[in-house]
Amino acid sequence: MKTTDETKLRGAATQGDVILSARDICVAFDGFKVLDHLDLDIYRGEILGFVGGSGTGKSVLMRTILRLLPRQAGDIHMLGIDYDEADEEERIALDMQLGVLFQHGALFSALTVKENIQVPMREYLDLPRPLMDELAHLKIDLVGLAPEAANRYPSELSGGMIKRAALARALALDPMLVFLDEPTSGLDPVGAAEFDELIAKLRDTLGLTVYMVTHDLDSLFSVCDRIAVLGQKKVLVAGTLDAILANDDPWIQSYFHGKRARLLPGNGEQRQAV
Ligand SMILES: Nc1ncnc2c1ncn2[C@@H]1O[C@H](COP(=O)(O)OP(=O)(O)OP(=O)(O)O)[C@@H](O)[C@H]1O
Repeated sequence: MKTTDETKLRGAATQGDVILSARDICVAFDGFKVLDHLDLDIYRGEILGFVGGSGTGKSVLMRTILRLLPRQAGDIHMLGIDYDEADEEERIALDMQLGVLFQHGALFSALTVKENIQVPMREYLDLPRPLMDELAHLKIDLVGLAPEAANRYPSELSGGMIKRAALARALALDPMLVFLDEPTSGLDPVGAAEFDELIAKLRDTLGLTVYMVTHDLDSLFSVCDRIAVLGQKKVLVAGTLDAILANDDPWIQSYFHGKRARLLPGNGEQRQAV
């Protein structure tokens, strides 16, 4: 059941294109700075691919935005609301607009797929059991899992099914914004391409905004509207694939113009080489 506040929040989203903005974010562990005065905007309805070298802080930023990690400085506004200034009711309404798919799915192993999907429903909503069952089955269908998957435990699922079940759980409360941490890692190329297609379809049909941390060049070339690159503890550049390809930062050059990247459709270099 959507609360009045949630309806208000959805209204707020239509007033501007920035759904989430992070400014001057600083995060350090034992004095070691991981993020230093980082700025980032996420636009409504986009699929934003987030890349950066290993250990540069992609997961830390995602967890900071989700407020799972404390920050030393900086502001995070969602739908124009400063979370730190929000009252309890607003915080709950904002939290309900965020869905997360963690890197390895992070499903509860003792719960079935259906029960996993119902965890956020139980936490935030007060629904009768038959309705929760119906909603869970809808989500299972939405992510392309067979109805039988509902009563399976995570240990009985393939890697691709785990990702889909975790995505169904991320979508349990019909969020506006979903965070995906390396959603295609561990999937074979066919499974990864199918997952990318699913993300694009959900964005188109549900109007989702997607923030996707990824190392997968295929995903970056095929489904992302914008790409943000993390380096030197900041967002070095954020823009369209063409803008990123034209950037002369050495790491960006080697990442996007390396041997693997040249083989991908959509990369101008490959078209020249053929
Ligand atoms: N809870 C924590 N406590 C201390 N240090 C941490 C913590 N979480 C992350 N770090 C450190 O922050 C840095 C960035 O880590 P993070 O996991 O964000 O990198 P990443 O860019 O996601 O890397 P990868 O692509 O390899 O997953 C690393 O040096 C890591 O050791």
